[in-house]
Amino acid sequence: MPLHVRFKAVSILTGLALLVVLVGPFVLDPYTQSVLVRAFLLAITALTVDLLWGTTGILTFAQGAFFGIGAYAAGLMFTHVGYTVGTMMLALLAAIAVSMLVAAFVGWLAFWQGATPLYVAVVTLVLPIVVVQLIYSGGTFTGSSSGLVGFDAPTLSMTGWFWFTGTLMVLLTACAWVFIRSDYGRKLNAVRDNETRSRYLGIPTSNVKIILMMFMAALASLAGFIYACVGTIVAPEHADFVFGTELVIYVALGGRGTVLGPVIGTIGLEWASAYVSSILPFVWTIIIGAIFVVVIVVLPEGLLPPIWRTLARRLPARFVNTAKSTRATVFHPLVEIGAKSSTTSLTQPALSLTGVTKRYGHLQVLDGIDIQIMPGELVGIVGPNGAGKTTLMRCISDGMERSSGTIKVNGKSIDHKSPEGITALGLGRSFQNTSLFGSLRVSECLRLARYRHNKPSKIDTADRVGLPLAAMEVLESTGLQTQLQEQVNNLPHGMKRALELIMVLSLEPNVLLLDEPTAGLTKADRLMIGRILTDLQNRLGLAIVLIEHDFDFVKQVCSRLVVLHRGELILDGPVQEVVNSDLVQEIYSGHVE
Ligand SMILES: Nc1ncnc2c1ncn2[C@@H]1O[C@H](COP(=O)(O)OP(=O)(O)OP(=O)(O)O)[C@@H](O)[C@H]1O
Repeated sequence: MPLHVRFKAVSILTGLALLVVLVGPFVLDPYTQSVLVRAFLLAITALTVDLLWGTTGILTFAQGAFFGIGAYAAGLMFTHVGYTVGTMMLALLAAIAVSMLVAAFVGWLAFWQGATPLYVAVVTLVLPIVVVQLIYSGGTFTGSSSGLVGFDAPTLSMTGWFWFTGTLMVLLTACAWVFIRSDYGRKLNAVRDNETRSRYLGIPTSNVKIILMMFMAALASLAGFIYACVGTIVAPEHADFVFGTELVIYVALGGRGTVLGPVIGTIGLEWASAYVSSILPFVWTIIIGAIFVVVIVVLPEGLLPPIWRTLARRLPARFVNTAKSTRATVFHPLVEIGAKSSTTSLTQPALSLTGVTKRYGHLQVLDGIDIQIMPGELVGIVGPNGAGKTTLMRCISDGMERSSGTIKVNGKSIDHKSPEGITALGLGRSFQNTSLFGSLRVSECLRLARYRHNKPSKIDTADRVGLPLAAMEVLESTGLQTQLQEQVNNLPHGMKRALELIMVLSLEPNVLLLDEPTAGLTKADRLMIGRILTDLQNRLGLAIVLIEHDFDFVKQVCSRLVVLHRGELILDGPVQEVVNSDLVQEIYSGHVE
């Protein structure tokens, strides 16, 4: 299979970087080599912070602690058991296993559903404090505050370590560069940009973050292990939160989410620090702090992105285009599977609500709602502002939302399932306020929407993706087809709403919940959406629930209307009957108590 242009670019850059590592020892003195060996290992650790924070949005101070766990695994084994190849392998395995287990526990604590990013940062800040306290209380076993020194370790000249650590760093950086540009990398960006939408696309975001945290912990631990082997010294500072914070600063200065920025930034700052900190021991820390504050205020993206943009203006266009190139994805129509052609029973309700209530403290927002919706029904939920319509949507799509009552999707109870669990039952939902991934391109959003059907590659992007006919139709008729490379943030409001609808349709749901899908759309677009919805209802037998304030649209597309008022279901029947009822007229004119 021919290599994609991106792989060619990364191969050339990796080859050049490896050449620099190879010739380094011939032009650098031993002291500089030893400074750079440390810098390479810290750059690997900074890379893990970048993948967690820059790519996935998990601000973590724990990577220093995992580095420390790796370093202490080597120090403890070689001090108390001695060094052989066997003990080294055992210590390395223990370092990686312990780090991954601790990361899984920290992730489990940090990523329970609903946890805020601040809570996550605090949890990761606690880990280094606990690890350092354990080291202090370990007495002669851990060396307490003095650490462990002078143990036997693999013998390699400084030049050997330079080649080994430099090669490892270059290869890991290249892998990370390819990884964050793959479809899996886009999935991590999606979790960073909009976790809620990701979950409603069926992505188990907590698991994704915990697994990433475990692998990043293993890498940081490996770097710490090698660090202890090189210097034959380990100390509490190699695990503390100051070190963890320094790594976050290096990543912020270099340019988070760029991979190269944090690596180059860490090497540069470590190198400068080795020379300047001995001349200006305390002032240097202040200088780093001041640079950090200035960069955060003036260049919030970090140093690499503006430097790259300046360079890009001077470099040949061909080179810049190659570096920026993304493979265009071809979207093609799929044969659709709807309720009419699947095994889903047409005689049992697609969506069934029995006695659903929702309370916020003493405020009763939904009160004993009973609704049965059959396959092929298009039901409008109407009611004045604050009637409880959106709350009802939330209760149907998230098992943790309702206070009591039973909800079944395609005959299966949602119990206390997460949104991703309910998506797997066949439910798709759009939001009142458009919910998308601002930093991604349209084509990337569409590939993500097929997450449940096409598992994302960790090294490449899909070049052909099938979309259901209805999704293709909206894509083509809104003109989004011609804007596949556009960043979502740059799309006009109507296009964003259309994109969200396409993403929900791409899930191939049997039950579709749409919260004001035509808000802000032109009349032509509203007509088109109406036509597509009635088509999905009639041709594929989808059960569609629609919240709408636009009565003309409701009359045009719905087969049945449900009226909510102050959390109670007060009318449920054919559209004309409900629209013409005196009660509805009175509710909307505000004359009903
Ligand atoms: N998180 C919350 N905490 C407390 N009260 C809430 C919360 N969310 C909604 N409510 C209240 O629940 C009631 C129903 O709100 P909801 O958003 O479901 O109404 P709605 O019918 O969708 O209104 P609109 O048409 O304006 O969107 C309102 O009184 C609202 O203030």
